[in-house]
Amino acid sequence: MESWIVETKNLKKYYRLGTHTVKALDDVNFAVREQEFVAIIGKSGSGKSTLLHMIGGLDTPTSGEVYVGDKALGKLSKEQLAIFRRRKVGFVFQSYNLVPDLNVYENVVLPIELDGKHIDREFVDEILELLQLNEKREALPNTLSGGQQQRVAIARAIASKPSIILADEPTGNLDTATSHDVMGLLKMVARQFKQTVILITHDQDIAQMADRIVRIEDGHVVKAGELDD
Ligand SMILES: Nc1ncnc2c1ncn2[C@@H]1O[C@H](COP(=O)(O)OP(=O)(O)OP(=O)(O)O)[C@@H](O)[C@H]1O
Repeated sequence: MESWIVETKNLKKYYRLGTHTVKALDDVNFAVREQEFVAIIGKSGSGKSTLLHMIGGLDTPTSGEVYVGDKALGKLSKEQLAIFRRRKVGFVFQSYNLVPDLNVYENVVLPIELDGKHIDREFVDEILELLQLNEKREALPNTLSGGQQQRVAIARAIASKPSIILADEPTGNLDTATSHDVMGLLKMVARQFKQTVILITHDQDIAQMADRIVRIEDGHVVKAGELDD
């Protein structure tokens, strides 16, 4: 039997704009295997971010369900959903979202501290080493390059040992060479720590680095790689 870590069932997200309805997601059935690295591609406005937000429990569907591991997200209370987001999911965004007054190490451990959890220093050191940030532990974000800042954001996402990394255009602000470096490192650390990655990109070259490419058009999954049927 397949072991899915993420599965969406008849997922719909509709927005009402006056008399008009925007079908951001329209009956999406999509599944990701444990430890898979999936790229979601599609034009601007096709529904990529909406899908990622649903999977990460950042937004709720109009109808349908998202399953992550053994959890149906729609069945969780607000508090349970907040815990799910903190412990099971690592988010990486295009805009890094680092705290400017905190150095690299402090940024990386901040979510663990906010969660009141013990910091596994050895693990954090290992991540910083793998992401080639060891020499920058004391540096403030504004002294780092874009690629370095995004590696800090990846380190932060991984540090709380989530099972899934959700990345929304993580290389959107980076040049081509840096994008490839960052993607290579993300792939390597995800594999090392047995994490599943779902990544949005508009860049075909970046998408090619994934195990599987899923294409979204107008709220529909039109190509789900080998899972297409
Ligand atoms: N809060 C909202 N209210 C109304 N419409 C929305 C809202 N959020 C998204 N939409 C609409 O839903 C559709 C899908 O948006 P979404 O952000 O998921 O697309 P996307 O593929 O991620 O686009 P991009 O590549 O530009 O980020 C778009 O038509 C968008 O305008």
